[in-house]
Amino acid sequence: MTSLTREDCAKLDAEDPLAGFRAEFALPDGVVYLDGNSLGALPKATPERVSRVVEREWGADLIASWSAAGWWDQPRTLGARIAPLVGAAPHEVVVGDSTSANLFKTLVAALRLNPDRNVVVGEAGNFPTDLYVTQGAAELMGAAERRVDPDEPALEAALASGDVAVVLLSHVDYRTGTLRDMAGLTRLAHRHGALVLWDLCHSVGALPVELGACGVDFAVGCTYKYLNAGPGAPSFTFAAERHHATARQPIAGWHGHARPFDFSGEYVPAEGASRFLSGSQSLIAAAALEASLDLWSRVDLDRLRAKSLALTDLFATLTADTGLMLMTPRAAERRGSQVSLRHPDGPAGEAIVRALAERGVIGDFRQPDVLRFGFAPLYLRHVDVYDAATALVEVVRSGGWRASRFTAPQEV
Ligand SMILES: Cc1ncc(COP(=O)(O)O)c(C=O)c1O
Ligand SMILES: Nc1c(O)cccc1C(=O)C[C@H](N)C(=O)O
Repeated sequence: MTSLTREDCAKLDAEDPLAGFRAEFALPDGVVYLDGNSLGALPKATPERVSRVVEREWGADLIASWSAAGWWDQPRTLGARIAPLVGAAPHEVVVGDSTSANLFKTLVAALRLNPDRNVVVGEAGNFPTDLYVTQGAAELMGAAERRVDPDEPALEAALASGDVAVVLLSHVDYRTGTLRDMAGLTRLAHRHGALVLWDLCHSVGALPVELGACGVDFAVGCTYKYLNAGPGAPSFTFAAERHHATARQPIAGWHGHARPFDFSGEYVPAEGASRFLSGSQSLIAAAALEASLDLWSRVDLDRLRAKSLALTDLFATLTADTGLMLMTPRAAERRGSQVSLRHPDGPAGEAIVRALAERGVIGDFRQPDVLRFGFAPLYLRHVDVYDAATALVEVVRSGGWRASRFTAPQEV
């Protein structure tokens, strides 16, 4: 894309088929929010939905709400509503617990499904929780852990040993924004007899995901980033139908039991992805997810992807002369919905992010040297991207960030 003027951006916004969604979010005045890849913005409909659950379903109807308000089935109901966003069948997705907990459950289930093999392959630079959970699950299962770069040659070399039970990969790299070839890498792992677990935290709600078409075995994703379900919102688990009869997860609890109200002493796993449930979920948190999924059910994912690519391309183009190194691939098929820029002097990069925040442009900094900007296509306009890029160029050129260098470090 050649550089656009602010007027060009305003024209693009006027023609944007997703433009109407912005009004459905509560966004503070004077802020360009480029951190929706960490915590998504609040849909305006959410507070009313949450208070309905609190005041009416809980406050007035009490215990009856487990059946009358659909509380018991909420993990399946919400899973079925997430399914179209990730290319899954409704009974292949359940909602509940955290991403970390679900990574653990699915990793152990995958190891148990491949009992003649005892290695878990992960990505060297994956998000820390993925690495820690892998360590924990491997240790518990008596398996070994190997970390590689998630490119095809490195992965193929690791798989060639023939002892890999499961590979855990992130669909979009949280640091660089690189989008992985889900179909190709899944095929590669399967060719070598390994199962594949994908972390969708940075792709669900950012682009169309095709778990079924790619032949994926398991996937886990969070709902508080691009899906806007609020801080600590429940995660979701995808289990391919072909594994439903045999998958056994390690936190077998009564919500994953086939007949929980038999109160039997023997565990019999439920059908479908429900066997990945454990215990009771927060129905108040589920209400916030329900409200955001109402909004998401009206989103055309191809349009979302087209706008995301246009926004990230625009930002990368407008900031190309800052001297910051672009870490995110320019090729559309390798790019998620973020732009990451590297500053050779990490603390300087952190100070630039802080100086931008003082000007109302919220991005984040990831150690050791990454300036990270996420683009949520539902509430960002082209003019926002233009303004944010202009602010970044000014901050870098004027050296205005130096004043922010010695303030307290940003924690999130
Ligand atoms: C790739 C990835 N996996 C997992 C998580 C988080 O896991 P949890 O929701 O359990 O905190 C994050 C972000 O926090 C993430 O970026
Ligand atoms: N989940 C988070 C949290 O509980 C506190 C602070 C930040 C987060 C994040 O989501 C970080 C995010 N996954 C990242 O990519 O950096």
